[in-house]
Amino acid sequence: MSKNSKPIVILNYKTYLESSGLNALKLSQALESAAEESGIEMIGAPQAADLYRIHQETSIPIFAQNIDPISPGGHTGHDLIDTLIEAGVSGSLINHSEKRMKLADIDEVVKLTKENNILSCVCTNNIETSKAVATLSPDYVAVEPPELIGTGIPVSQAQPEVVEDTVKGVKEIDSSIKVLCGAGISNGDDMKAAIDLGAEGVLLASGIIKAENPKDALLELVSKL
Ligand SMILES: O=C(CO)COP(=O)(O)O
Repeated sequence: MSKNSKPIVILNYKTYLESSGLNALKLSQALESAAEESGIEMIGAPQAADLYRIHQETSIPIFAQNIDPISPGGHTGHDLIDTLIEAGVSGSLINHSEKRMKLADIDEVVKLTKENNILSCVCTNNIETSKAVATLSPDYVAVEPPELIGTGIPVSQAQPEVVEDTVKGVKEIDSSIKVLCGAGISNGDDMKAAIDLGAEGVLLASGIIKAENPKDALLELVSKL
């Protein structure tokens, strides 16, 4: 692994009530202590409205869930990179399956992140789109088959070839890109399977957000590495 030898965990808060508003802060505190106790880097990706408070009240790295390909001015309802950075983000998800973008817009946003020195994690739905976005050289490509998202059926066990071939295809194009996988990942066996297939971390949501005790669930997630 090139930039960091330890696997990472990115927790996408999406728009679950359990990870919104005050609950987003509590989840971030759980993420913070699980990261401290395990020594594994854990990044939170809360909704835009929760970023500033989490940045003020915790020390976890935070990513935005989206950046729009815009410059300051008349773009009502959009996510402007400058504001997100001021709110405390050190990176962003881009092109999540629940917030898909055109390839030209992904290109523009990856360039914006580079110009602003923040990290880019481009999400993809399969091996082919993973290779397409690898040509843009983001920091991370996170492959997540949409049909498994939110199902609890882990990509690393149900579709191991997607993880393995994404790693292979992306690295052939740009070996410095880190490949993550996600969809249905919820426990230590799922994460270990992902790492054994060559992934350098996981992107996950419901398995942790809906857990009775998210901190315990995070510690179990990384317990088999
Ligand atoms: O979309 C995902 C993370 O970005 C995966 O969601 P789940 O972990 O809920 O399947």
